Amino acid sequence: MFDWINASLNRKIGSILAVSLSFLLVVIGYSIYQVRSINAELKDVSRVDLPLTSVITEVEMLQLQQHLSMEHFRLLMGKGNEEQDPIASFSHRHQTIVRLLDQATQLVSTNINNDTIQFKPEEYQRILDEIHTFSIVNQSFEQQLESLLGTASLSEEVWADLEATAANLDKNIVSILEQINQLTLEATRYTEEHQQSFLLVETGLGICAFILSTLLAAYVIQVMRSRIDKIHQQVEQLHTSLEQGGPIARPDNHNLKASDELSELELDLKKMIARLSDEMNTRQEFEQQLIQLATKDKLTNTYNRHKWTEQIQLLINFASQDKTFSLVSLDVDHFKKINDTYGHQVGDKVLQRLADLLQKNLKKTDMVFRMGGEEFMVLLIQQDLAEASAIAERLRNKIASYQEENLPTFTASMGVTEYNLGETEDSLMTRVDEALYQSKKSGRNCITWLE
Ligand SMILES: Nc1nc2c(ncn2[C@@H]2O[C@H](COP(=O)(O)OP(=O)(O)OP(=O)(O)O)[C@@H](O)[C@H]2O)c(=O)[nH]1
Repeated sequence: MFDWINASLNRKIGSILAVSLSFLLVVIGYSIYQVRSINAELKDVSRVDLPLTSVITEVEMLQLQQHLSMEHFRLLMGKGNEEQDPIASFSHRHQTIVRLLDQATQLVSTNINNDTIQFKPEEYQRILDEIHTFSIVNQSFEQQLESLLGTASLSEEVWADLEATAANLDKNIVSILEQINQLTLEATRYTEEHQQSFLLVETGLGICAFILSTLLAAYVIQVMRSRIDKIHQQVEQLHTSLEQGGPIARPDNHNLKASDELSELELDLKKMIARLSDEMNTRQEFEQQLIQLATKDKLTNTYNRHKWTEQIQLLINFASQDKTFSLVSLDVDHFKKINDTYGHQVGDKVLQRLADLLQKNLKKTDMVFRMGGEEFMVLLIQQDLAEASAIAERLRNKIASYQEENLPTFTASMGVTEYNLGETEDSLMTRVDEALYQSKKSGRNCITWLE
């Protein structure tokens, strides 16, 4: 079953056709068999029952004629016999009855011997036996009649005996006829029922074939649709990712085997998405590196002056009563002395530690910029002057108390101010520079805020 699910489209359609055709062949075979069997049953009726009925009816008619002749003969006996030759006439009818009975016997026994009677052959055998018995009794009756007809006068008793025997024979032939009729009726009814059940089975098989084919076709369509939907979703995802410029998830195509045309298409698509994903990732990494280079300071990993220019302009443009910000301008005290005393490399390390301290002690939304040399600027988003001053004081303390082996302690002076709505970048920068200058003037390692 699983093999079939993964098989190619051609194989799937081929197997559905094979199943439908096999089913059709079974239905045709079954129909042929049933039609032949119904045909044989109908032939039974036409080949045996109808001729037999006609022969026996003829015998019955002759019996009746025989009976009437007897009555006639009896009435006219001794009063001038009008019948030319009663013995010849009786004998002729007798011969005809014998011939007809032989014919009936021949008809039934031939069909029994040829095994051509489909419906209850044992019943026909019984009828054959009865015809045979009737024939023997009739034979002896005819012989008796023939011998008596030569006699001039017959007693009433003899006539009564003869009539009783004749009546008995009549009864027998009527019974045979009834049995044949009964058998014919049963055979016809059986054939009718057979026809009906055949039609019922045919209809059932037809419905089953239809349902089976429909279900199979619906199943294949459903499987195809869901797989096409999956491919469609992947294309949609790819499209969205490309439109948004976001990363493209690398599809997992390890378990996918190209077993049919659709899985081939899916595999190709996944390979293409994987390639695109790799290329996008490389591109994004490259872009990240470019952004890093363009916006970050290599030594301290803080934002550079270029980013500052961009960011301050953005904040000023979008500033409102609710969206204010503050600045902290920071300068390492006597940095030249550190460089001169411990060397340039230690100076660099001091700058790195200072940047780390700032970034670790600020919120993610706050931004640290290296403006050049040992000068830094901190952008405090959504902080007013009081809050910014408190933060600056906290930072100053952290810097002043920082200790590390093989690194001199260092301090920083800071100027703090808040952006006033409507003012230019220049006026803001002048104020924060002024605040820093005052801190330096006040003996360093301190903060000054200006409104
Ligand atoms: N190690 C190192 N030193 C730098 C770097 N950039 C600038 N400097 C040095 O930083 C020093 C700045 O010195 P000054 O402008 O005199 O300031 P200061 O010595 O800190 O004095 P005050 O600011 O008045 O306390 C100079 O000696 C520069 O050479 C750098 O990237 N690395």
